[in-house]
Amino acid sequence: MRTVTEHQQVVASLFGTPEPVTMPVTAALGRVLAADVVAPISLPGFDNSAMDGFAVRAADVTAATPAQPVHLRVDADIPAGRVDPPPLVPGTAHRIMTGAPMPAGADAVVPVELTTAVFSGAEPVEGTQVGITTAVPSGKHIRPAGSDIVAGQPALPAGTRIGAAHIGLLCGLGFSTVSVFRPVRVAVLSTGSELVAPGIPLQHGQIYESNGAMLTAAAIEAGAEARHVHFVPDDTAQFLHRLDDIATDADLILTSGGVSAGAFEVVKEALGMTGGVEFVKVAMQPGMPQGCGHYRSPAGRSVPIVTLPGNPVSSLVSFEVFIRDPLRAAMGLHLRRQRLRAQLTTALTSPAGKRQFQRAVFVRHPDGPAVTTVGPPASHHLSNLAHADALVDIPAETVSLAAGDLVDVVALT
Ligand SMILES: Nc1nc2c(c(=O)[nH]1)N[C@H]1C(S)=C(S)[C@@H](COP(=O)(O)OP(=O)(O)OC[C@H]3O[C@@H](n4cnc5c(N)ncnc54)[C@H](O)[C@@H]3O)O[C@H]1N2
Ligand code: MOO
Repeated sequence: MRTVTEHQQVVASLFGTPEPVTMPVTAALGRVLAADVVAPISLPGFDNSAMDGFAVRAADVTAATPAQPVHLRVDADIPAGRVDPPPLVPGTAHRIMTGAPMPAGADAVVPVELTTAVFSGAEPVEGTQVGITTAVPSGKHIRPAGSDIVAGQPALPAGTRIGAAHIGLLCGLGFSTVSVFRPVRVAVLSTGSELVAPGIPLQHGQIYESNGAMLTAAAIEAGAEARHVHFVPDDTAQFLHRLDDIATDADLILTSGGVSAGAFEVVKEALGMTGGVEFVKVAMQPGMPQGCGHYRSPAGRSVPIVTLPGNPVSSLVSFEVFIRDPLRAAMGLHLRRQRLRAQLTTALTSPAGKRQFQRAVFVRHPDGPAVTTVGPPASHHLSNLAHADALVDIPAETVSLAAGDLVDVVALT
């Protein structure tokens, strides 16, 4: 039997290196920057007002007090977006709004609350008088050009995973497109003659197809662009036909089911005939029967394929153990699940010679991180899987553990 580490290496070798691609900034959420981004313009791009009020020369209003306001003639109105603010003549004021460009000659803004003015609407203000009731120092309430970032400065380093604020900055700098690592297109295909799509009544002996949607969600959650393909029954012709279709545009194919030792192992049979895929037993529980390699499409594309076992827990745990990290690395995403040492709250046993990944939940404990296992190590217990937020990683040589023992844990959240 192959060890988990050996099979991890084989699966990882199926993935290529991250490929840069240009995409709209608005579509780049979650992607990783492929190159450093340098600011093409400064932000702010021009000196502008931080307040709704009046642009003045600070020297003109040094004597202003609430009891004795300094009265200035208002010469112009500068709303945000005005591109031709007229210069300020000494001894006058311009009405100005937040974000509007400062007029030449003005060196401060007096907020409307510190004046006798009340802003009510669109009536013209040019030629009216405003009383300034508080002195302001030079520079007050001005947002200088380049105070956020200066043109030519580094804005974001390559490797940044793009979040909402990064999209804000890129748009603010005027980028409509950005160079990021291309999302890997994953296609997920389940097999099994017992499968029925959720929403359709079941007959005795049938089950709802859950692995396809679950693995698709896992791939999307890992950062890929995944599509859930409608399952096929245990029929090699139908399976290969669907694979040919998928292989036209997928970068990675994941299948579930049909890889163990039964009489109708469609995946193993079909891919055994085409070659390029090896089927092995990995010394782990769950997830012992595994397959991986390349599928050669009729159009000549060679598409990496990983064939996961059909038991739902085996399927998702196999994704976690073998696929998640190399899939993410192929998109420049290197942050892995957090691994930590935690105390077991209950005793457990583990099969000799198999590395076990036991579902568990984190619990509060006065001595630090602690985990309680959820249900027995049964590969069909979807509900226990859904309640788990951790996997206890038990070495192959460990056969029993006592309450209070420290174990390696992978945090799933
Ligand atoms: N004689 C042996 N039998 C089995 C072995 C073995 O070594 N010798 N291995 C067992 C282990 S371990 C696993 S894991 C399973 C893997 O089986 P397959 O990958 O061939 O999967 P299937 O037989 O098709 O299905 C197994 C199980 O999972 C259910 N299933 C399958 N697909 C889905 C799906 N898309 N959604 C929900 N559930 C699914 C299926 O109904 C079966 O109950 O083999 C053991 N047997
Ligand atoms: O090794 Mo299988 O994946 O448990 O049930």
